[in-house]
Amino acid sequence: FDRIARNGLIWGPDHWHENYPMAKGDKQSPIEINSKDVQHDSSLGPWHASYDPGAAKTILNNGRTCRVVFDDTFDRSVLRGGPLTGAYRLRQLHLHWGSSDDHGSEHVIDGVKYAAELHMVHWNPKHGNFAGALKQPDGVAVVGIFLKVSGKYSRILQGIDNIKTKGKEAPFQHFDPSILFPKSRDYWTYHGSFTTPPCEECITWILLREPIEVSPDQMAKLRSLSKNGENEPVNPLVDNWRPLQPVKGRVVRSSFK
Ligand SMILES: N/C(=N\S(N)(=O)=O)N1CCCC1
Ligand SMILES: [Zn+2]
Repeated sequence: FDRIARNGLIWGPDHWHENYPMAKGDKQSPIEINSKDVQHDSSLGPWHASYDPGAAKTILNNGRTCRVVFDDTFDRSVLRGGPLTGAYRLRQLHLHWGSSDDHGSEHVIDGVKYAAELHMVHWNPKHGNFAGALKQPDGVAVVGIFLKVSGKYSRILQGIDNIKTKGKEAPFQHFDPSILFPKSRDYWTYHGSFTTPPCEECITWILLREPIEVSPDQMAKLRSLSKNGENEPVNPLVDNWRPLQPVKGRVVRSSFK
Protein backbone atom coordinates (compact mmCIF):
# COMPACT_ATOMS: atom_id res chain seq x y z
CA PHE A 1 0.00 0.00 0.00
CA ASP A 2 1.10 3.57 -0.65
CA ARG A 3 3.19 5.40 1.90
CA ILE A 4 1.33 8.63 1.19
CA ALA A 5 -2.18 9.63 2.17
CA ARG A 6 -4.42 8.14 -0.50
CA ASN A 7 -8.15 7.40 -0.64
CA GLY A 8 -8.36 7.64 3.13
CA LEU A 9 -5.50 5.17 3.58
CA ILE A 10 -3.43 7.55 5.70
CA TRP A 11 0.21 6.43 5.44
CA GLY A 12 1.17 2.77 5.35
CA PRO A 13 -0.45 -0.18 7.12
CA ASP A 14 1.55 0.44 10.33
CA HIS A 15 -0.27 3.75 10.75
CA TRP A 16 -3.82 2.60 9.98
CA HIS A 17 -4.56 2.08 13.71
CA GLU A 18 -4.07 5.83 14.34
CA ASN A 19 -7.32 6.47 12.46
CA TYR A 20 -8.84 2.99 12.68
CA PRO A 21 -8.21 1.48 16.15
CA MET A 22 -9.59 -1.93 15.09
CA ALA A 23 -6.49 -2.36 12.91
CA LYS A 24 -4.59 -3.19 16.12
CA GLY A 25 -7.14 -5.78 17.32
CA ASP A 26 -6.58 -9.39 18.29
CA LYS A 27 -8.27 -10.89 15.23
CA GLN A 28 -6.61 -9.16 12.31
CA SER A 29 -5.94 -10.51 8.82
CA PRO A 30 -3.98 -11.65 6.92
CA ILE A 31 -2.00 -14.22 8.86
CA GLU A 32 0.55 -16.90 8.06
CA ILE A 33 -0.84 -20.44 8.10
CA ASN A 34 1.64 -22.91 9.57
CA SER A 35 0.48 -26.47 8.83
CA LYS A 36 2.06 -27.71 12.06
CA ASP A 37 -0.34 -25.53 14.08
CA VAL A 38 -3.45 -26.26 11.98
CA GLN A 39 -6.14 -28.41 13.61
CA HIS A 40 -8.12 -30.74 11.38
CA ASP A 41 -11.82 -30.46 12.32
CA SER A 42 -13.85 -33.44 11.07
CA SER A 43 -17.06 -31.51 11.79
CA LEU A 44 -16.16 -29.02 9.03
CA GLY A 45 -18.35 -30.05 6.10
CA PRO A 46 -18.02 -28.99 2.47
CA TRP A 47 -18.90 -25.45 1.43
CA HIS A 48 -21.28 -24.83 -1.46
CA ALA A 49 -21.57 -21.82 -3.76
CA SER A 50 -24.67 -21.37 -5.89
CA TYR A 51 -24.04 -18.31 -7.98
CA ASP A 52 -26.32 -16.77 -10.60
CA PRO A 53 -24.19 -15.50 -13.53
CA GLY A 54 -26.87 -12.88 -14.10
CA ALA A 55 -26.00 -11.28 -10.76
CA ALA A 56 -22.65 -9.99 -12.08
CA LYS A 57 -22.88 -6.27 -12.83
CA THR A 58 -19.67 -4.30 -13.36
CA ILE A 59 -15.89 -4.41 -13.09
CA LEU A 60 -14.15 -1.43 -11.53
CA ASN A 61 -10.68 -0.07 -10.89
CA ASN A 62 -11.05 1.85 -7.61
CA GLY A 63 -7.39 2.77 -7.49
CA ARG A 64 -6.67 0.09 -4.90
CA THR A 65 -7.85 -3.11 -6.58
CA CYS A 66 -9.82 -4.54 -9.49
CA ARG A 67 -13.33 -5.34 -8.23
CA VAL A 68 -16.36 -7.08 -9.70
CA VAL A 69 -19.66 -6.25 -8.03
CA PHE A 70 -22.79 -8.40 -7.92
CA ASP A 71 -26.49 -7.79 -7.24
CA ASP A 72 -26.88 -8.70 -3.55
CA THR A 73 -30.40 -7.32 -3.04
CA PHE A 74 -31.73 -10.86 -2.48
CA ASP A 75 -30.39 -14.43 -2.07
CA ARG A 76 -29.30 -14.65 -5.69
CA SER A 77 -25.66 -15.77 -5.42
CA VAL A 78 -25.00 -17.44 -2.11
CA LEU A 79 -22.34 -19.38 -0.22
CA ARG A 80 -23.32 -21.90 2.46
CA GLY A 81 -21.93 -24.85 4.41
CA GLY A 82 -18.37 -25.33 5.61
CA PRO A 83 -17.93 -23.29 8.81
CA LEU A 84 -20.95 -21.13 7.99
CA THR A 85 -24.48 -21.13 9.41
CA GLY A 86 -27.01 -19.96 6.84
CA ALA A 87 -26.58 -18.51 3.37
CA TYR A 88 -24.18 -15.60 2.79
CA ARG A 89 -24.75 -13.33 -0.22
CA LEU A 90 -21.95 -12.68 -2.72
CA ARG A 91 -21.38 -8.90 -2.87
CA GLN A 92 -18.09 -8.46 -4.70
CA LEU A 93 -14.81 -10.06 -5.59
CA HIS A 94 -11.39 -8.40 -5.90
CA LEU A 95 -7.71 -9.25 -5.92
CA HIS A 96 -4.39 -8.46 -4.26
CA TRP A 97 -1.18 -8.93 -6.21
CA GLY A 98 2.54 -8.15 -6.28
CA SER A 99 4.98 -6.37 -8.56
CA SER A 100 6.53 -9.77 -9.39
CA ASP A 101 5.40 -13.39 -9.31
CA ASP A 102 7.24 -14.25 -6.06
CA HIS A 103 4.85 -12.28 -3.86
CA GLY A 104 1.44 -10.61 -3.83
CA SER A 105 -0.88 -12.78 -1.74
CA GLU A 106 -2.05 -11.54 1.65
CA HIS A 107 -2.16 -14.88 3.44
CA VAL A 108 1.09 -16.89 3.46
CA ILE A 109 1.10 -20.71 3.62
CA ASP A 110 4.11 -22.34 5.31
CA GLY A 111 6.26 -19.45 4.13
CA VAL A 112 4.88 -19.55 0.59
CA LYS A 113 3.67 -16.27 -0.90
CA TYR A 114 1.56 -16.59 -4.05
CA ALA A 115 1.56 -14.14 -6.94
CA ALA A 116 -1.96 -13.02 -6.10
CA GLU A 117 -4.96 -13.73 -3.91
CA LEU A 118 -8.58 -13.46 -5.01
CA HIS A 119 -11.24 -12.60 -2.43
CA MET A 120 -14.95 -13.35 -2.82
CA VAL A 121 -16.76 -11.25 -0.22
CA HIS A 122 -20.12 -12.50 1.09
CA TRP A 123 -22.33 -11.12 3.88
CA ASN A 124 -24.94 -12.59 6.24
CA PRO A 125 -28.39 -11.19 5.43
CA LYS A 126 -29.62 -11.94 8.95
CA HIS A 127 -27.88 -8.65 9.84
CA GLY A 128 -30.10 -6.62 7.50
CA ASN A 129 -27.49 -5.04 5.22
CA PHE A 130 -23.75 -5.08 4.51
CA ALA A 131 -23.05 -2.16 6.86
CA GLY A 132 -24.84 -3.99 9.68
CA ALA A 133 -22.97 -7.22 8.93
CA LEU A 134 -19.62 -5.45 9.37
CA LYS A 135 -20.45 -4.98 13.05
CA GLN A 136 -21.02 -8.68 13.69
CA PRO A 137 -18.46 -11.46 14.26
CA ASP A 138 -20.46 -13.71 11.87
CA GLY A 139 -21.30 -10.91 9.48
CA VAL A 140 -18.99 -11.63 6.54
CA ALA A 141 -17.45 -14.68 4.85
CA VAL A 142 -14.57 -14.31 2.42
CA VAL A 143 -13.39 -17.15 0.18
CA GLY A 144 -9.70 -16.69 -0.57
CA ILE A 145 -8.19 -18.33 -3.65
CA PHE A 146 -4.43 -18.26 -4.31
CA LEU A 147 -3.16 -17.57 -7.80
CA LYS A 148 0.07 -19.03 -9.13
CA VAL A 149 1.58 -18.12 -12.46
CA SER A 150 1.98 -20.87 -15.03
CA GLY A 151 1.85 -21.24 -18.78
CA LYS A 152 -1.66 -22.54 -18.46
CA TYR A 153 -4.27 -19.94 -19.26
CA SER A 154 -7.26 -19.38 -17.07
CA ARG A 155 -9.65 -16.56 -17.86
CA ILE A 156 -9.67 -14.92 -14.49
CA LEU A 157 -10.95 -11.56 -15.43
CA GLN A 158 -11.63 -10.61 -19.02
CA GLY A 159 -12.46 -6.96 -19.32
CA ILE A 160 -9.47 -5.74 -17.32
CA ASP A 161 -8.48 -3.85 -20.48
CA ASN A 162 -11.42 -1.48 -20.07
CA ILE A 163 -10.58 -0.35 -16.53
CA LYS A 164 -6.96 0.76 -16.89
CA THR A 165 -7.26 3.82 -14.67
CA LYS A 166 -8.79 4.66 -11.32
CA GLY A 167 -12.51 5.28 -11.48
CA LYS A 168 -12.97 3.36 -14.71
CA GLU A 169 -15.94 0.99 -14.59
CA ALA A 170 -17.25 -1.34 -17.29
CA PRO A 171 -20.18 -3.74 -17.61
CA PHE A 172 -19.26 -7.24 -16.47
CA GLN A 173 -22.26 -9.49 -17.03
CA HIS A 174 -23.09 -13.15 -17.45
CA PHE A 175 -20.13 -14.12 -15.29
CA ASP A 176 -20.21 -17.13 -12.98
CA PRO A 177 -17.37 -16.69 -10.46
CA SER A 178 -17.45 -20.39 -9.60
CA ILE A 179 -15.35 -21.00 -12.74
CA LEU A 180 -12.52 -19.61 -10.61
CA PHE A 181 -12.71 -22.41 -8.04
CA PRO A 182 -9.94 -25.04 -8.11
CA LYS A 183 -10.81 -28.74 -8.33
CA SER A 184 -10.30 -29.44 -4.62
CA ARG A 185 -12.71 -27.98 -2.07
CA ASP A 186 -10.17 -28.43 0.76
CA TYR A 187 -9.89 -25.30 2.92
CA TRP A 188 -8.53 -23.69 6.04
CA THR A 189 -10.81 -21.49 8.13
CA TYR A 190 -10.23 -18.97 10.91
CA HIS A 191 -11.82 -15.81 12.29
CA GLY A 192 -10.29 -12.55 11.13
CA SER A 193 -10.76 -9.12 9.67
CA PHE A 194 -10.93 -7.03 6.54
CA THR A 195 -7.39 -6.42 5.29
CA THR A 196 -8.15 -2.76 4.54
CA PRO A 197 -9.21 -0.04 6.98
CA PRO A 198 -11.30 0.05 9.16
CA CYS A 199 -10.27 -3.66 9.40
CA GLU A 200 -13.49 -4.81 11.07
CA GLU A 201 -13.14 -8.22 12.75
CA CYS A 202 -16.27 -9.66 11.16
CA ILE A 203 -14.86 -12.24 8.75
CA THR A 204 -15.01 -16.00 8.65
CA TRP A 205 -12.12 -16.72 6.28
CA ILE A 206 -12.33 -19.77 4.02
CA LEU A 207 -8.95 -20.17 2.30
CA LEU A 208 -8.78 -22.79 -0.45
CA ARG A 209 -5.76 -25.04 -0.26
CA GLU A 210 -5.37 -25.58 -4.02
CA PRO A 211 -4.20 -22.53 -5.96
CA ILE A 212 -5.54 -21.76 -9.44
CA GLU A 213 -3.18 -21.11 -12.31
CA VAL A 214 -3.09 -17.91 -14.30
CA SER A 215 -0.95 -17.03 -17.28
CA PRO A 216 1.89 -14.49 -17.24
CA ASP A 217 -0.12 -12.17 -19.48
CA GLN A 218 -3.05 -12.24 -17.05
CA MET A 219 -0.67 -11.09 -14.32
CA ALA A 220 0.80 -8.47 -16.65
CA LYS A 221 -2.72 -7.17 -17.27
CA LEU A 222 -3.32 -6.81 -13.53
CA ARG A 223 0.01 -5.04 -13.11
CA SER A 224 -0.84 -2.69 -15.98
CA LEU A 225 -3.70 -1.15 -14.02
CA SER A 226 -2.99 2.33 -12.70
CA LYS A 227 -3.69 3.72 -9.23
CA ASN A 228 -4.27 7.08 -10.88
CA GLY A 229 -7.08 8.50 -13.00
CA GLU A 230 -6.83 8.72 -16.78
CA ASN A 231 -5.56 12.31 -16.85
CA GLU A 232 -2.81 11.64 -14.30
CA PRO A 233 0.61 10.00 -14.69
CA VAL A 234 0.52 6.18 -14.71
CA ASN A 235 1.16 4.84 -11.21
CA PRO A 236 1.22 1.03 -11.47
CA LEU A 237 -1.36 -0.65 -9.22
CA VAL A 238 0.79 -3.34 -7.63
CA ASP A 239 1.60 -4.57 -4.09
CA ASN A 240 -1.89 -3.83 -2.74
CA TRP A 241 -1.54 -6.49 -0.02
CA ARG A 242 -1.51 -5.97 3.74
CA PRO A 243 1.48 -7.34 5.69
CA LEU A 244 1.00 -10.34 8.02
CA GLN A 245 -0.79 -9.71 11.32
CA PRO A 246 -0.26 -11.45 14.69
CA VAL A 247 -2.19 -14.72 15.13
CA LYS A 248 -2.72 -13.96 18.86
CA GLY A 249 -3.62 -17.48 19.86
CA ARG A 250 -6.21 -18.08 17.16
CA VAL A 251 -6.53 -21.65 15.91
CA VAL A 252 -6.72 -22.27 12.17
CA ARG A 253 -8.84 -25.32 11.36
CA SER A 254 -8.69 -27.42 8.21
CA SER A 255 -11.35 -29.42 6.44
CA PHE A 256 -8.67 -31.91 5.38
CA LYS A 257 -6.02 -34.04 7.09
N1 LIG B 1 -10.96 -5.22 2.69
C1 LIG B 1 -11.98 -5.78 2.07
N2 LIG B 1 -12.00 -7.06 1.76
S1 LIG B 1 -10.83 -8.12 2.16
N3 LIG B 1 -9.46 -7.71 1.44
O1 LIG B 1 -10.59 -8.08 3.58
O2 LIG B 1 -11.30 -9.37 1.63
N4 LIG B 1 -13.10 -5.03 1.74
C2 LIG B 1 -13.28 -3.65 2.08
C3 LIG B 1 -14.71 -3.33 1.69
C4 LIG B 1 -15.33 -4.57 1.14
C5 LIG B 1 -14.25 -5.59 1.04
ZN1 LIG C 1 -9.16 -8.59 -0.25
